[in-house]
Amino acid sequence: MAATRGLVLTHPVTFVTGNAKKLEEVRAIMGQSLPFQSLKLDLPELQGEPEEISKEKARLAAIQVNGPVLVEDTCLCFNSLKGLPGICAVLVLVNLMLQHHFAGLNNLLMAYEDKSAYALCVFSLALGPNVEPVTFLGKTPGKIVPARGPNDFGWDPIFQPDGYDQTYAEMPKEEKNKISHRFRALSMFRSCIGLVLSKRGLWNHQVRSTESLDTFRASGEYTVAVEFDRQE
Ligand SMILES: O=c1nc[nH]c2c1ncn2[C@H]1C[C@H](O)[C@@H](COP(=O)(O)OP(=O)(O)OP(=O)(O)O)O1
Ligand SMILES: [Mg+2]
Repeated sequence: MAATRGLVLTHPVTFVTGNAKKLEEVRAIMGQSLPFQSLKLDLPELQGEPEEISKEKARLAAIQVNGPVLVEDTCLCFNSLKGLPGICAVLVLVNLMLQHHFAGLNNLLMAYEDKSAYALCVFSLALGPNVEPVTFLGKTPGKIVPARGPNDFGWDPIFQPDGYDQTYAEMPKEEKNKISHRFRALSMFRSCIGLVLSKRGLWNHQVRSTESLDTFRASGEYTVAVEFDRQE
């Protein structure tokens, strides 16, 4: 049986989000490998590059929670708009035209030959207040199409990932969760977290077998990040 390695914390990680759909997907993707609780906090809307925004969000959340936090930000980025003056680097914030403004978005993009886009997901983990957060990105390339499929999660109906005939919204959940930006960011998280933390001297790992994991949790400790390879 493979050894399970984990970062041992005395408090469970709090995933700070106000978005129930996100939470549902993160739970489905992470399964038992990252026990966490969730909490909605009022955090300021920050400006800047995605990674910086995410780190700052994690810092603020860790202060409020006074413990380890995980935060996530997602955006849909349009390649055709990248170079436009006044539009800050990577992002046209879909937040602005979200949910019921797909027609407007399609109209905006009509002016452009290039309908290619990518979904970007950024996670940051802060182990506590005053601990520099670590960040992981996941990206799924695709294109913007007229809306198809159920309209229950953001821009899922208008994003069709490369290599698929269906939009995110049309796909079964399990399918989306195998290829999504969120899945990819969480895979990075799972496979790299130990290495990143050990490089920063934040690693207090213990090695346990998967069998003992439940006992381990029952003892009031919590692991982050199991099942990664740690390079010595
Ligand atoms: O996989 C996704 N598929 C489709 N739409 C998505 C996805 N993931 C986020 N979204 C939407 C929801 C939100 O309206 C917007 C910005 O997301 P974002 O700011 O990260 O989320 P949020 O403010 O709702 O929750 P949070 O409290 O975690 O910041 O993009
Ligand atoms: Mg947000």
